[in-house]
Amino acid sequence: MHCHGTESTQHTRSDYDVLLVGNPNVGKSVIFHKLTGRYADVSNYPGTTVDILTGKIKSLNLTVADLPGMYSLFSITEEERVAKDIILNSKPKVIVNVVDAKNIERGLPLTLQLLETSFNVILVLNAVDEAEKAGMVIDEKKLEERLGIPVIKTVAVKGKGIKELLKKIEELSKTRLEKRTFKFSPALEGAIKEAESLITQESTISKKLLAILALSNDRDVIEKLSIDEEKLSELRRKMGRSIAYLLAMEYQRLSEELLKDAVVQIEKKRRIYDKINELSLNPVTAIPMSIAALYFLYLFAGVIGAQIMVDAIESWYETIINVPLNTWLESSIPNYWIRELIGGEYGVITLGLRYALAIIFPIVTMFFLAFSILEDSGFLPRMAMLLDRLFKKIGLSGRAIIPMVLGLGCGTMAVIVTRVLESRRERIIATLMLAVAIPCSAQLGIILGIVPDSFALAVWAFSVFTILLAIGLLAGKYLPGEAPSFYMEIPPLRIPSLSNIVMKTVSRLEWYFKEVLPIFLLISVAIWVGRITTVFDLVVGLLGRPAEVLGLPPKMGEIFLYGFFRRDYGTAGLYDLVSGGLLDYNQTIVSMVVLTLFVPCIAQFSVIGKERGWKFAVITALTALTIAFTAGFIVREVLEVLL
Ligand SMILES: Nc1nc2c(ncn2[C@@H]2O[C@H](COP(=O)(O)OP(=O)(O)OP(=O)(O)O)[C@@H](O)[C@H]2O)c(=O)[nH]1
Ligand SMILES: [Mg+2]
Repeated sequence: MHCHGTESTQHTRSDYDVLLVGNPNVGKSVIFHKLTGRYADVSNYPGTTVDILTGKIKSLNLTVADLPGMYSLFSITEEERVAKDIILNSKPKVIVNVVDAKNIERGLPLTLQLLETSFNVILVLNAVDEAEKAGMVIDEKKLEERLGIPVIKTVAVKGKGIKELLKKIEELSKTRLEKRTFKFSPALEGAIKEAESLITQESTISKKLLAILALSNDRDVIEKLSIDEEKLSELRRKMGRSIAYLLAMEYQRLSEELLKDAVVQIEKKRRIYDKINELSLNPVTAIPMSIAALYFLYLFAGVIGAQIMVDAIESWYETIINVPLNTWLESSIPNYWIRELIGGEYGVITLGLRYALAIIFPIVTMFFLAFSILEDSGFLPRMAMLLDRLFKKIGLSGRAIIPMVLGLGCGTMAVIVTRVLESRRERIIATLMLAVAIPCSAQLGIILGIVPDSFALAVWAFSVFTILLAIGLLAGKYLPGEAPSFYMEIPPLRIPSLSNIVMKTVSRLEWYFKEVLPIFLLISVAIWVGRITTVFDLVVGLLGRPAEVLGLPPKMGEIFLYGFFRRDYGTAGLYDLVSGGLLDYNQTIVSMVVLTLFVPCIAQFSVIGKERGWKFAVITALTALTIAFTAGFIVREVLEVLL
C-alpha cells in the first residue's frame, strides 16, 4: 500500500520488462526493493500492495513492476484484477513468480497459470529460512526439471539468492524459454478446447488460458474478444460442475505430482513459536492481546506523541520562532497585511508551519512507528479473525480491520486500502465508516492530549463508537448485496525487523510531508486571502451559527472551517482553543465529538471521489456534517442534564 493513488492508475498500456507476481504476503515487495533499490511498503499481512509500483534494475536496464498479491488469474478482489490486467496486457520479458517456500503447494496453481501465458517464468521460493525452521527440505533441482523453468531459493530479507535471481533475469530477458504443458483431465481439456474454438482473435496470450478465463466468466476477456456468450453458457452447462471447482481439483492433482519427493517434511517442533501462535489464535488470550495492542498504539500516539512530545516541541516553537519572529515583524515591516501573512495569529509560519511541525508531526511519527511494529508482527490478521463475527453484523468481514486500524493513522490512506475488500458493498460501508467516525492519528492524538479527564474521554468514545456502530448496522442492513465471506490467510508471527520499521515510518512521513506540509502552508495563505477579502469572516460566521446552537464560542466556526481543509488542522486549532482556556468542560467534550465526526478533509474527500464516485463523496460529506452537528447537540443536552 502506498499512501496515494497517484502512483499508477493508468497502467494498462505500459510495458514492463519484469513482473513480480505471487500470492499475497510472500515477499514480493522486499524482492522488488532488493532488485530496484526503491522502497515499496512491506508488511506482514496479505494486501499490503494494492497498486502497481514500478522501478528499474539499473544494471540491466529493465523496468520492474511490483504487483498486488493474487491467488489466481481468475480474479476475485479488485487488486487481483489490477494484477491480472497487467499480466495479460503488458508483454513482460520475464515473470518472477514469488512463492512462499513453506506454502509451496498453495502457490503452485498460480505458477501453472502463469506458465500458460507463454511468457518466461522464474519460480522464486522465498523465505526458505522459515521453511527450513519448520522442517521442510526442498529439492529445487527436481522442481526445475519437472516445471521446465528456473527455480531459485531466496531469503529476501537477508538478500540471499538475489544475485542468482538477477543473473537468471538477465539470461531470460534475452531468450524465450520452451514451454512445458500440463494437461488437465480429458473432460476438462475437452471443454477448454471447445471454448478455444470460440476465440477468433489473435493474441500474445495462449488461447488455452483465454479459454479458461472466458469459461470462468471473466468479463474483461469475454468483452475484449467478443466471445459468443450463449455458446459459452451452453459449454458451462455441459461441464456439469463449475470450472472453478474442476480447476481447483486439477491444480491440486498436478501440484501433488510436481511436489512428490521434491518436498520432504521432517518432524520438527518449534515449541515457543507454536505456543505463542496458539495463544494468538485462541479468543480467550487473543482478546486481551488485541486490547493490549490498541493500548500500545494509544501509548505511542496519544501519550508519548500528543502529550509529551507536542508539549515540548510546541513551547519550544513558541519561544524560539513565534515570539522573536513577531517582534521582528513589528519593528521592521510596516504593512499590517504583510506582517499577518507571515506572523501574527494566522501566519504561514506562526500557524501553518507550527501546526504541521509542532503539533501534527510528533503525533503521526509516533503512530506510524507503533503501527509499523504491529504490521510487521503479523498480529493484525489475527485481530481480523477475532473480529470477523462482530464485523459480519455490520456488513463487513474481518478483513476490514486493516483499513479500519490504518484509518486511525490516516483516513486518506485507509480509503485506498479498502480495495482489499471483496465487494463494492463492503468497500462502501468501510469508506462511510472511515469518512465519518474514525478519527485519524493526528485527531486522535490531539483529542487524547486535550481531553480533561477520563469521564470526558468515556463520553467521547461512547458517542463516536455508537455512531460508528449505527452507520455500520444501518448500511449493513439497507445496502443491497450479499454478506461478505471471510477468507484471509493468517501469516506467521514474526519479530518485526528494525530496518523495515524505520524504512516504513520514514517513507510514510515522507509522504506526509510532501502531501501535508504544503497544504498546511496553503491553508494559511487561503485564510489570509479570506481575511483580506472578508470571505473568511463570512464563512466562519456561517459555521458559527451551528456552533452557537451547540453552545460553543463563535471561534469554533473557524475551527470547523479548518477541519474541512484537513481534519488534523481542525483539531490542532481545537488544541489551541483548549490550551488558551477558551472552552469549558462541556464545550470541550462537545467540540471533540463534533470535530471527530465532521466532514472528511479535502484529501480524503478527493480520494473517496476517485475511488467510489463523486456523488457518493458529496453524499458522504453531507451525511457526516449532519451527523456531526446532531450528535454534538445530543451530547450537549445529555451533559446539561447530567452535570
Ligand atoms: N523470514 C522471512 N521473512 C520474509 C522474507 N521475505 C519477506 N519476508 C517478510 O514477509 C512479509 C511480507 O513481505 P512483503 O514484501 O510485504 O510481501 P508482498 O508479497 O509484497 O505482500 P503483498 O503486497 O501483501 O502481496 C514481511 O513481513 C517481510 O518482512 C524472507 O525471506 N524471510
Ligand atoms: Mg507487496
